[in-house]
Amino acid sequence: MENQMLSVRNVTKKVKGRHLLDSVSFGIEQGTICGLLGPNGAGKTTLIRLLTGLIQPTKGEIEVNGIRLTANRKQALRNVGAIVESPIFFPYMSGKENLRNLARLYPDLSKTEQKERVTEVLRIVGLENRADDKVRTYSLGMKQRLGIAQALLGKPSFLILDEPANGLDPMGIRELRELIMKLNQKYGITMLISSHLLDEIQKVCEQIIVIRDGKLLWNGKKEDLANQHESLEDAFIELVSQ
Ligand SMILES: Nc1ncnc2c1ncn2[C@@H]1O[C@H](COP(=O)(O)OP(=O)(O)OP(=O)(O)O)[C@@H](O)[C@H]1O
Repeated sequence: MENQMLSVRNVTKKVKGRHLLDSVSFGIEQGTICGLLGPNGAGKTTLIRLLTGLIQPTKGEIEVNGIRLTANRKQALRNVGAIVESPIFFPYMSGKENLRNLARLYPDLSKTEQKERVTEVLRIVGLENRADDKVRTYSLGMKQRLGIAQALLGKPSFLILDEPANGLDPMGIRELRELIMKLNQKYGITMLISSHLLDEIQKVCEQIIVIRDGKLLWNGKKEDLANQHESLEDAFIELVSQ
């Protein structure tokens, strides 16, 4: 379909005879926030590593914004920004210095454009006032937002966040949620967010996919999943214990 940001078709990842993912298919429409749920060991990280081009599928096809990831890795990944697990920054450098270092990975941008882009992403994530402070003085929530700022450097149309709320306090979780909504609504960024925090997924995602043992158990609208049960938690538990 034309308005698909992500298309995953019959994707299988087999390692040493074991299926980490088994013929998984789903799509994400442009402008949607999709939650990726599954119990520990379900294959979520494997899926995210495939989508970010870190590993190759054994079988199947992945398209980002209509570009085949296997055939045109570099071009397809231009659309993708990601924070996978906790981003690592140099603690004795400021947020701005860390980002300026990373902005050098975008050689298409001139030095001035790189600096401008760093200022812009710091503003988007709300860190402009702390940009010159050393990262070691940042809270976990601020480090997460700096991670998102890094992921935004390349102006991605598709953002992948792996467990972004892990370890955050309620305030940090709320700030993260507001940032996610802003990126989606104001900047039109499509997102895939993996999380164990069902409450958070419920608050921000329209679409939900659930995997277990490498298989897709559910793909659809959040309402359709939650409506059949008391809560998303009940729906999730029932799905994964079948
Ligand atoms: N390179 C590999 N070789 C063999 N097994 C692997 C490899 N990578 C992952 N696995 C296994 O594949 C399964 C899926 O792992 P994965 O990390 O994708 O799950 P997950 O859904 O991200 O889990 P969690 O919620 O605990 O992070 C696990 O049983 C894991 O041990």
